[in-house]
Amino acid sequence: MFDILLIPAISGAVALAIGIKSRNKEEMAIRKVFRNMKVGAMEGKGFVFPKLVATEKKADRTRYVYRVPLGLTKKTLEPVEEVLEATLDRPVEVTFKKWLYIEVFHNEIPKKVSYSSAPTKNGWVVPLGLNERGWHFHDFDKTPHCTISGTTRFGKTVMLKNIMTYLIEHHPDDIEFIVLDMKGGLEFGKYKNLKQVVDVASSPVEAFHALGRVKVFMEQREALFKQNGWSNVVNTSIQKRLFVIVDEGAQLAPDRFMTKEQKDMLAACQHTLGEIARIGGALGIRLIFCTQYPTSDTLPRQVKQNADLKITFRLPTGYASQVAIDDYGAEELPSDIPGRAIVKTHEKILVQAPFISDDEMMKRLEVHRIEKVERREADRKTAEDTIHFE
Ligand SMILES: Nc1ncnc2c1ncn2[C@@H]1O[C@H](COP(=O)(O)OP(=O)(O)OP(=O)(O)O)[C@@H](O)[C@H]1O
Repeated sequence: MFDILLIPAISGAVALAIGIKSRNKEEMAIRKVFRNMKVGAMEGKGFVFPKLVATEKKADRTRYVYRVPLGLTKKTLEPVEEVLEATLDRPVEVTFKKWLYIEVFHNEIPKKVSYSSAPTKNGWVVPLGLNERGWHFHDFDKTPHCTISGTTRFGKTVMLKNIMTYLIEHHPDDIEFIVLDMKGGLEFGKYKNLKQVVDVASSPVEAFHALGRVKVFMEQREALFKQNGWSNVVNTSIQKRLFVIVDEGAQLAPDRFMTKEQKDMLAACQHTLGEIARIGGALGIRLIFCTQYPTSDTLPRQVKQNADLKITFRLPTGYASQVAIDDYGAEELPSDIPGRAIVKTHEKILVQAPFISDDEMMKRLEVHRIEKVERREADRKTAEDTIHFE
C-alpha cells in the first residue's frame, strides 16, 4: 500500500520523527544523486528530474516511487543503484517500469547465518542463504543441476553439507546420495554409514566405478521411462531422487602428465557426468558439481550448460568468475566473510549461505546411521538393484 508522502502537521512520537528525519535524509540524498548524475530528460525547454510521488514503508525497506520524465533511458539508470548503495551505505534496488522504484533496505546482509535458522519448506528445496530480502531457496525439481565454485576455504563444502543435511532431514526415505569426495574422502567419508548415502568414492578410480553404476541406473531408468511413455520424473509417481555430489571436480579432469590409462578413465568420468547433466535430470538424478578452479578444462561443458543454478563463493579473478557464473563479481566478494555467495539463475543475487558444523550435521543425522552389517546389506541390495527407485 502506498503512503502518499505527507509530512504530518504535528510530529507525534519521537520515533516517528526520527523515522521521518532519516527518510527525508534518504530522499534528499537520492534527489542529489539524480542531479549530480543528470538522471532525467528534457521536457519542453527544461531538464526534468524524477518526481517523488509516493513512499511505501515495509518492515525491511522503504520504497520510493518516482514519476519520470518521458525519454529517461534504462542506460542512464544503470549506474544509479551502485552510486546510491555507496551514498546511503545500504543495499538498494532500482527498477524502472513506467514508474521508477527505489528500494532502500534497512538491514545489511548478515555476516553469519546458522543452518538452524533456515525455515522449513516442502518439496525438493534447499536454503541457499539469507540476504536483506529474506531467505532464498532452490528447488531441485525445477532446476535439477548446480555448480558451486569458490577459492579454497570460502564455503563450498559447508554449502554441500547444508544441502545434504536439509534434504536428508526433509526426505529421509526418498533420497539417495552418491558422493565423489575427491579430497580423499576426508570430508564425506564420515557420512558413509548414513542410510541415505549409497557410496562415497574417495579416489578417481572409485569415482569411475561409482559413475559406472550411475550410468547403468540411467540406462535402466531410460528404458522404464520409454516403456511407460514418461518424459520427466516430476510427472510420475516416483518419489525418490538420486543426488550425485562431486566435491573438487578438478580432480576428475584429465591432465597431459597422466598415463593413457588414467586419461581414458577420467575421460569416461567426464563423459558420464556430461550424460547425467544432459539426460539425468528428467530421470530423477540431480548433479551438484563443486570446484575450486573453474576453467574450461575443469568444469565440463555439458555440466556447465545444463546447470541452471550456479553458485559461487569468492574467486581470485574476473576470468574465473566469468567461467563460474558467466559474469563478473565473484572476484569482488569480501575476502573476510566466508559463506558470502553469488547465486546465479535467470538473475544474480547475493546471499550469506547458512553455516553448519560437522558436529551439528552429525548430531542431526545420527538417527539415520546404520550399522556396518546393515551397510553391507544395503550395499549388496544396491549392487543387485543398481540404485532401486520405485
Ligand atoms: N556459510 C558459512 N558461514 C560462515 N563461515 C563459513 C561458511 N562456510 C564456510 N565457513 C568457514 O570457512 C571454512 C572453510 O569452509 P569450507 O570447508 O566449506 O571451504 P571450501 O571452500 O570447501 O574449501 P576447500 O576447497 O579448501 O575444501 C569453514 O570451516 C568455516 O569456518
